[in-house]
Amino acid sequence: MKKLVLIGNGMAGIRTLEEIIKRDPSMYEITIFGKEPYPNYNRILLSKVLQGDSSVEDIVLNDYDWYEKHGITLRKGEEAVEVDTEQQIVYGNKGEAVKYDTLLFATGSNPFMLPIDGADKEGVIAFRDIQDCETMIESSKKYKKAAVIGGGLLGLEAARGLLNLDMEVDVVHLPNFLMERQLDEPAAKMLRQELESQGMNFLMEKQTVKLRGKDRVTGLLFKDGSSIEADLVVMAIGIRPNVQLAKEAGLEVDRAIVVDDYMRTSAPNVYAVGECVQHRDTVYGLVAPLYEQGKILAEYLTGDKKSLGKGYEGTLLYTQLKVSGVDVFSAGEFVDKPDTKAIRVHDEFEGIYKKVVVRDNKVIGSVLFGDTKDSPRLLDMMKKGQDISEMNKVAILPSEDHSAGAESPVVAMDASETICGCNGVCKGDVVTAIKEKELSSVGEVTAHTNAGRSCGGCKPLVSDLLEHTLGEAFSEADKKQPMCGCTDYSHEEVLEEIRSKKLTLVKEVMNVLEWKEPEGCSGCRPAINYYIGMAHPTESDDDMNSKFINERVHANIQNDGTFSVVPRMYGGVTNPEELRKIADVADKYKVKMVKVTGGQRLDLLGVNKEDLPSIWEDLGMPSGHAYGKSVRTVKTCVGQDFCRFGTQDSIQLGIDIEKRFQGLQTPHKVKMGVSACPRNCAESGIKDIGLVGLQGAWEMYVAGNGGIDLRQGDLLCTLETDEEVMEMISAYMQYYRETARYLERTSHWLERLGLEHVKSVVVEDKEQRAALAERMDTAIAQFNEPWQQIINDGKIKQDYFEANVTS
Ligand SMILES: Cc1cc2nc3c(=O)[nH]c(=O)nc-3n(C[C@H](O)[C@H](O)[C@H](O)COP(=O)(O)OP(=O)(O)OC[C@H]3O[C@@H](n4cnc5c(N)ncnc54)[C@H](O)[C@@H]3O)c2cc1C
Ligand SMILES: NC(=O)c1ccc[n+]([C@@H]2O[C@H](COP(=O)([O-])OP(=O)(O)OC[C@H]3O[C@@H](n4cnc5c(N)ncnc54)[C@H](O)[C@@H]3O)[C@@H](O)[C@H]2O)c1
Ligand code: SF4
Ligand code: FES
Repeated sequence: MKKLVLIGNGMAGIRTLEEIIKRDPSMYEITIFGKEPYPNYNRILLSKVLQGDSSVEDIVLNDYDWYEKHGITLRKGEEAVEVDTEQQIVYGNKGEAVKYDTLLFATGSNPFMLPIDGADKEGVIAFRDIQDCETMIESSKKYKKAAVIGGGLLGLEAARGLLNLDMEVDVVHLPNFLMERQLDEPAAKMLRQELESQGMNFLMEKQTVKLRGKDRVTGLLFKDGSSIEADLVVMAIGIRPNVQLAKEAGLEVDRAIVVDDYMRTSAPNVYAVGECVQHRDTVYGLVAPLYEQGKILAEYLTGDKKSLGKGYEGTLLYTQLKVSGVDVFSAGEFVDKPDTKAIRVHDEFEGIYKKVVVRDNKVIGSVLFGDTKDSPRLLDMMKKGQDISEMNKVAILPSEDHSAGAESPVVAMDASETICGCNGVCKGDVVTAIKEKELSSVGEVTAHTNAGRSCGGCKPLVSDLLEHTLGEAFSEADKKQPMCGCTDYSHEEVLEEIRSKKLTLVKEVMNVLEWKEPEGCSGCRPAINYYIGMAHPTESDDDMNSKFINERVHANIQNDGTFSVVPRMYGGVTNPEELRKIADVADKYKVKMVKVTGGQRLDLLGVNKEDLPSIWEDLGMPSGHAYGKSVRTVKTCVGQDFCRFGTQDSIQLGIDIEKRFQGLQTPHKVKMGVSACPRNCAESGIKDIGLVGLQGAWEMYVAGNGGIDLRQGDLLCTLETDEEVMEMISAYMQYYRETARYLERTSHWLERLGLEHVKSVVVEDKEQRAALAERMDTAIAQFNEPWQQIINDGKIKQDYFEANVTS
């Protein structure tokens, strides 16, 4: 097999690999150098993560299972630092040398940072990756005043996110109106008014000359002598192609890496795609052209080189701003010139502005504000170079029916009109997929056509098109959310089928329910496996191949590809013998760090995958399940034995609870705490289940969460004895196991079902409580200590711990 090396684990590079694999899955043995410590994620949706509409987990485009499935070696967190184009070798910063037959540069861009005094201070960042996003979220917890330099697309999306994080936001812009690269002055004015009404403050025509502060930034000084305070500064003033490595390798580089129409660089067998590329003098900064480049390159690499198809010819760009409540569209040449004429509509009552620029009877550009429904049609006219001399000019911008129930513009669209600009998908493609593959939800359309997989701006149109194509069937189909793109069945329906048809194997479920993807995906396989185990605890086996990587290897993968090991310490209590064993193991395996976790356990970080079974053997302790969708830790306070406020035995109760429920498979992780008085030293108020001692009884709090979605637990009931506590936890947790969707935390589950409903089942109905607790007994009886099992099973050891996959 030929060897392909990709430098850059980002959006353009991975899409190119997807296109290659789609055409010929066995053509290449693939290695990826990815500087960032993550799998490939949707950079575009960082704006949505910052705005609180998505989580980092939600924006992963290709999870680790995808790399494994395609035999791809991901050198995660590793930077390619040298390329020898003669010997065809790429060198990584960790000393690795990888030979290639085909090399692909997809190194993207770097954010441009103003080279001014103070730019290196703490609190001065760009907005380009997950790390930047997390820094902003963290900063907003401590600081209140943010300044964003740059009133372009990125700056405004960052500013909206910071407002959502409760910060005061000043946007500092150099020109006299916003988004001057995409908008004309009237549209920019309307945009500014709208954003001001949302709480943004603008400082226009301001040139920042210095960032003030000692170690951390405290303010900005402008050229005109004025200044503002800020304890977080985000620079969003454009990007520069990341070309240093290509330059050093001797490739022809101008503003970016120069490529021809087949994405070939100046060196043999070396190709480039993405923001690092210059094609016919143009460098792009949006995904649509990058995905087109990837497709062309995949066709070239997998096709017949003697009869080359049409190469890449460039892309007509359009942009939309991802800020809720603001509809903006801009494409092509929108600035008036002596040889252009424009059609304009400006409705100040409705807050709508539309401008279409025409040259030689052809639409060459457009700006729309407040109503962007005409955008697909205008884009189509621009792409086709349609002659409009015969058209009534007013018909180019027809007045819209804004009433509720008005027909969607998708109905009048031609089949060739683009529905999803990011992924180049037209109406005809979507309609064909809906009909031929019997799709019934937006998620399924995305899975089959890519429409909606990037910025997500086209999803309303896709939804309208589904409704229009399916008619009556759509509303029925849309009521339920399919588990994933592999099936039309919802989580609840899959579970119901597993129960009623007594299905006990993942493959069987997929066969019986006629899965559209025979192998399923990383979304449905773990969910089905969980439902089977929960519904038929005594008649089914855990299918390890249907679990996430952490659960397969019983350890947590870290950003450098090593693993962390957390032995179980019941109730957070340990002793000198255990500590000695842990210290010996840490020395023997050169563990990089031993860390006390938030759940009162010891975490051994930086362990190689192949060392895991021997570490567990040397430790001789049970697994702490720190990696699993299962009961994790029970944190305890010192309680009556040592604390002068404690009157109850929180430690013993915590140990008993942890011993009873250890390793229990749950829809998502479950954390618990036991505090012996309301001072709550074990943080019982923010645990999935928290107990607080009060006047000899235990108050039981449920559905607390100390993570991103901070939530205080609700008081479920008060219990007199430890036996009552055990029964109530059993019933409550079993009800969660039976009714929650896979990957639904207790906090979301309780909000969906309602506290009163859950109380009525587990607290008020004695019979139901007893029946749930009994089913919990059966589930608990199936527990096998996983580390011990692996130590005793040579085959598992070989299959899961000696395989040559770094992801
Ligand atoms: C917040 C935000 C919002 C955006 N919104 C939109 C939008 O709405 N619509 C749109 O079309 N576009 C949007 N974009 C732009 C879009 O994300 C980019 O155009 C796209 O990600 C570029 O893809 P790429 O693969 O060229 O680069 P990237 O996605 O940046 O990937 C390059 C990768 O290569 C890695 N790398 C670089 N050098 C090396 C090396 N030597 N060794 C190993 N790895 C290396 C980098 O760490 C990076 O992970 C947005 C960008 C941001 C930051
Ligand atoms: N919705 C989207 O399509 C979207 C969203 C975010 C990012 N992006 C892409 O990400 C990339 C980066 O976005 P961007 O907004 O940083 O780049 P940009 O080049 O589009 O805009 C930068 C803005 O900063 C202003 N500016 C430059 N120097 C300044 C200074 N010293 N002080 C104040 N203002 C200054 C410029 O006038 C310009 O308006 C672009 O390729 C963009 O297309 C796209
Ligand atoms: S929760 Fe109360 S009893 Fe427990 S350690 Fe804290 S103060 Fe002491
Ligand atoms: S237009 Fe961006 S995902 Fe469809």
